[in-house]
Amino acid sequence: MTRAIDVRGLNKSFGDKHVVRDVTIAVDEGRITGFLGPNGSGKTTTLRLLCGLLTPDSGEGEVLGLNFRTESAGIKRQTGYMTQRFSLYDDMTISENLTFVARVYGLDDRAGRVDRALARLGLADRRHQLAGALSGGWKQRLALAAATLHEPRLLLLDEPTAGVDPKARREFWDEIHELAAAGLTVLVSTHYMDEAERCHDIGYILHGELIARGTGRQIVDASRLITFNGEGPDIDRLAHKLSTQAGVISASAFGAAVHVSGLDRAALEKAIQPYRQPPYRWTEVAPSLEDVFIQLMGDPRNERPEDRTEDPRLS
Ligand SMILES: Nc1ncnc2c1ncn2[C@@H]1O[C@H](COP(=O)(O)OP(=O)(O)OP(=O)(O)O)[C@@H](O)[C@H]1O
Repeated sequence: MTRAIDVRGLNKSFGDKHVVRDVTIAVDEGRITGFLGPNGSGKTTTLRLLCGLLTPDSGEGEVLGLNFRTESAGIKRQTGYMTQRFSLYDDMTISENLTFVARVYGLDDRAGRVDRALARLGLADRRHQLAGALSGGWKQRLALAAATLHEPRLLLLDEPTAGVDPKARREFWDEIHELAAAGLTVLVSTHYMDEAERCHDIGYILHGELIARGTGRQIVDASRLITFNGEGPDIDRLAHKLSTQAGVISASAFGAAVHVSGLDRAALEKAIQPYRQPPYRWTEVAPSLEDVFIQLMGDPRNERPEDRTEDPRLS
């Protein structure tokens, strides 16, 4: 399979803030890769560095077969970028917005491109509606149509469905999968776990470092996290009590159940031991991606590098 992205040792600072640290990443063509991580961890900056919108302080490699430092103009021409905020014109119709984008980018066959984009994204019937009158889900579809009008090979989506309802999110993701099936490589940042699960691969970024990479299953397996699911009365209070016990990394209520996770099986079993008898019921379950991300965030080995007293990875 051809690599769409193969970049090593990527670094970026803003003033004295080191926001992307030694990121090395390879992505095969046609894959959907999700970037997850807390607010401010460096997801947007990494996306922008990869497509040449920002200049890295260091790093080397290729994006779409081009040198990502010296040939960024060529990369940008073949990249679609959808920013966090809807950035089209509210007082223009859907088709006027798309025609405008086609004109700004000097695209050929403008009418044909706009028609194809409208048809592909199910926007044809609404082409004369003002963009400002669209619901959040339709606005995101329009933004996606605009970002793909020039038929890019690489698509960067920065939290594309923030605030969009679940049905519209699902349809948006169906479209992303269709684009990927046609060969487009997609990098997407998100905070939604259901979206993470729809990505082929995931990268988890914390304090600018890419600390976990692989399929969802690979990341869960590599975490070695152990999770118990408990059901019974007064779950919220139980979750709170368990969260203070030694060896418990997280204990959270999900409806009528509590999810208790940790890395030390003996400590975890000791914590839940007082609640082992009926009416409580416990089963060991596979950790969710969310359980794993919470563990990664709280792991002292993943502290902000400047806060580390010594490098625990060496011990
Ligand atoms: N142009 C800039 N100048 C200075 N600091 C910046 C700039 N862009 C980003 N930062 C800082 O870099 C850090 C990483 O920001 P970035 O937007 O990449 O994070 P993120 O993971 O995408 O966050 P979010 O999930 O909130 O979108 C933050 O501390 C942010 O304030």
